[in-house]
Amino acid sequence: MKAKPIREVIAQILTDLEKDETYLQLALKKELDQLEGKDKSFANEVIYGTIKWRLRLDYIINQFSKTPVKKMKPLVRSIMRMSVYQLLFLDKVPASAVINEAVKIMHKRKMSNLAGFINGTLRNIERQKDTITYPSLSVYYSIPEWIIDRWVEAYGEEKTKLICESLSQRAKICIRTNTLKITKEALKGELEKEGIEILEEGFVPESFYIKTGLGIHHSPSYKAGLWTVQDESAMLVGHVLAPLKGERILDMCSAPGGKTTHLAALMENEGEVVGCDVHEHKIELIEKNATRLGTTIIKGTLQNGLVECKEWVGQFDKVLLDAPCSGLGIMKRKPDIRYTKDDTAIKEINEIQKGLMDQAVKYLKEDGILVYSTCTLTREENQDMVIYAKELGLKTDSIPFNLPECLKSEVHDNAYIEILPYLEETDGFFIARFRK
Ligand SMILES: C[S@@+](CC[C@H](N)C(=O)[O-])C[C@H]1O[C@@H](n2cnc3c(N)ncnc32)[C@H](O)[C@@H]1O
Repeated sequence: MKAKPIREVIAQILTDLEKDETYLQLALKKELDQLEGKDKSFANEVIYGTIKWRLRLDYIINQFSKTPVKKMKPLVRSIMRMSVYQLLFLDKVPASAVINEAVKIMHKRKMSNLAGFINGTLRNIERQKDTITYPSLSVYYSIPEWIIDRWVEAYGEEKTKLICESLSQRAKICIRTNTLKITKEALKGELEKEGIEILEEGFVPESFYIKTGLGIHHSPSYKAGLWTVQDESAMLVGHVLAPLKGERILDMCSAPGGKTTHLAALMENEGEVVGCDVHEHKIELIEKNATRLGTTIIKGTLQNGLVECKEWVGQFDKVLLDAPCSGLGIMKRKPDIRYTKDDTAIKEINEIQKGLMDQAVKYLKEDGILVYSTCTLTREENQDMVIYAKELGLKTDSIPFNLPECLKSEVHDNAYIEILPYLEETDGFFIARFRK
């Protein structure tokens, strides 16, 4: 059987995704895994790009089409969005190819009556795309108005633009050297042998950036557990907790274990890290990661962090609460996150964060250290949680890591840091350190 043209596959995936937005991360991985080579990276680029830029794309289409995007048939809507995305953002794809392929899909899907409409509208957009003006930051950056409003209130318009600009970039791939198995220099040598290009250093000692396409997870060095992919801001969390060899650590929201395995490496695999999660299937992910990275001190444990575990009261030297959050700082990686959250969702998630903090405090020994972190940029989930921790009797504690100059100015109270994504081109993160 002849394979479907790649753009038809993409249009169908986008149409299916619109029916069920929760589908993106898991299902997309499955769909993309069935494609190969160039098709796979093209599909990845167009699907992620079309989702990320949806607000801007819809605005443009509405300027040129008599039928508003909302009223279009789902498949037509997907074809229009993905085609406009290619016209605007993919320099290497000729506009004629984009438009002809869109028209072909219409004929193939027995919608020839709309082929002329698609052809005419796309040609008009192509001709006039450089003269389009945008009515707001929200449309320009394709980030919903409620998020922009919050950021303008918190940071002012200039910083908001920098945040949006940074979150609109492609995510860079940052590697954490697994120091349990290899040094950073030796790892670079291994990666070069595998044809993986090394880019710049990160500010976290074990980090550096690489240039590569999809499929790095199939490389021998990855399988051997010599490294893992982790954003530098996420690595910073481990350094702010600064676990010591032999300590007993609780990671309350551990899956899939990115930070848990980092903690174990910082402890040189001596001591104990209890890595919990509320979802049973995720415990397996923690254990799989721990096994691949060769650490033996992690105990994957099913535990709802909102429910007290009596045996743990007063038992831990340090607790990490890397809380579930609205995730607005990781839009680069998860472009759909901007459409799935709203103010109500933030209120609900904030209640969970407070409930988790209530329990976290109990598990600390006297004088123990708690680190609270999120990958978001909202006051309730970040700065207000510092106030909440203090109400629970915790004291702020200074960050034991030599930060780069541009981040030093973001440290408050000598104890918590808001990492705005443009400062070091990382994800947006919040990290606070407390002492009991
Ligand atoms: C931000 S993610 C953790 C990421 C992880 N620390 C890492 O670095 O790989 C938050 C995690 O909290 C978990 N979670 C959500 N509610 C929870 C609860 N009530 N108790 C424990 N874990 C919970 C989610 O399943 C999710 O895996």
